[in-house]
Amino acid sequence: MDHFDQSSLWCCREDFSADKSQHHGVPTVTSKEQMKVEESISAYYQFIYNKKPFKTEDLKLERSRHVAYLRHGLKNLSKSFEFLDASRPWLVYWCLHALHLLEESLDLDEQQSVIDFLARCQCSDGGFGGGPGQLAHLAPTFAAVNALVTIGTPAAFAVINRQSLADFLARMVTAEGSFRMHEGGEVDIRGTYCAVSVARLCRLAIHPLMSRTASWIVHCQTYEGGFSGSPGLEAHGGYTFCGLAALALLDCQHLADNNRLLRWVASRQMRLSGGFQGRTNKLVDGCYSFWQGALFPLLHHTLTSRDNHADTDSCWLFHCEALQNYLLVCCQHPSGGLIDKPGKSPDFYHTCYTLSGLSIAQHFCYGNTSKLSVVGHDANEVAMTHPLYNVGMSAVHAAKSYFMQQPDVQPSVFSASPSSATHNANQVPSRVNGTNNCNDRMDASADAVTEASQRLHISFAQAAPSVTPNSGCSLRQGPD
Ligand SMILES: CC(C)=CCC/C(C)=C/CC/C(C)=C/COP(=O)(O)OP(=O)(O)O
Ligand SMILES: [Zn+2]
Repeated sequence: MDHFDQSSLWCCREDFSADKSQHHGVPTVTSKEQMKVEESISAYYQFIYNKKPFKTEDLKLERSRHVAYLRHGLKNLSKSFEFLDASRPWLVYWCLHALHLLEESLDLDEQQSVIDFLARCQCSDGGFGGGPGQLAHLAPTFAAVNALVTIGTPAAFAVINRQSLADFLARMVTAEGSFRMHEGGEVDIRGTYCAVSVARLCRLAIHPLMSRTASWIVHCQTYEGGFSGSPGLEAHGGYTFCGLAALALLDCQHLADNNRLLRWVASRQMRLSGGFQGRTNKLVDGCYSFWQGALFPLLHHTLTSRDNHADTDSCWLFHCEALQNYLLVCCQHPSGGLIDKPGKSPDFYHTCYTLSGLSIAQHFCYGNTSKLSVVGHDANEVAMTHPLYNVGMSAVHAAKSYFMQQPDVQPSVFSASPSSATHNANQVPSRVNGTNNCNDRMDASADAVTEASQRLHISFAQAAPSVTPNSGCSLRQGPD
């Protein structure tokens, strides 16, 4: 397979050099930094492509080095990771998901020790803390659930106490529909995404809690088109992913201004490097390959179904080859692990999100069309990630099937229910347990995921809740 084409380089210049003429006027700290980064990236591209003769196979994902780096990380975290002591489920999730993308599995003993560790991070009154004995927090809760789902065995799923998790989410929701990160903690769109994601993945019937959530998220969309951490702040790729993915999971993506968002995110792919920046006038960074890149599958679905035209193109609306070039040429550390940009050290966060972005760029799946576009060596292909959860597509399917067999779970007390004061499970509207609720729509989607994991041929969009323009969306009936 010869997917490499030098003309697909984003810079499209034969000498791959940084273009100083782009930086007009008095240099600022930011423009000087930008120039420096462009120079180092140009040097990397020149080194690779000026090798004579250049062969496509020369562009290699150094799989075994990355696997060794991740395996080592999973077992022994060096002193430099002490500052992440309150984020240990994150470290586990980043390593496990990256290994999954590299198609590397853990043996039974390794799986068991991860399961035991995450079980010790779970709090008796629900949710997971950043380590054993720590306060429950939505971010490590999201990471722990994703890590357990990535392991994907009944023993791993059984660790998640769904009842206490639902109770924890009920305690974190605010009257306006957003979520606090922890008891007495800050409110932002990350917490909201983490809450919606774990609720959907574990099939918790907590929709009444979320009746105002979509409209709160929509208030985070800025004039630029991206989303900010909370209303009135600056649009950023990380927050934009949280906002759009949460809306999609709530079946309410049509409430966003998707056209403005598409314009914003398409403009975040950098002309010379091919990678993404997180926000306007900032530097390229490998981790945005996922945070920005995963927005395209979500937008593809909404925009094409809205316009109701046949989907004839078989690529996402960004330059997937240019992104792969950036990741393969500039983001692989020679001693294993992936990085933000040339000159940086590897870490597990960047290794996870660069590989996740690589997965999005390689796998186009929409409707009945699927296309694999692997830049460089054939063996560079990584597994397909689910762009809503960032867990392997097959793992999402297995989790849905497992949790579908489990009894329905709803919070014991809707303590902060936005629609009324305190009420108990008996007063939950009947649609929660009825046949026409959001989880049922997800069930239908889970069937699509089944096929996906078997054929790797399916649109993730079919795996997501239906997002047709005027489809019945119970969550749309918010207070606004
Ligand atoms: C699910 C979950 C917890 C998601 C997290 C999403 C995420 C990555 C948010 C980013 C937050 C942010 C404003 C970073 C800016 O950092 P910076 O100023 O160092 O970087 P920049 O210059 O690239 O903007
Ligand atoms: Zn980064």
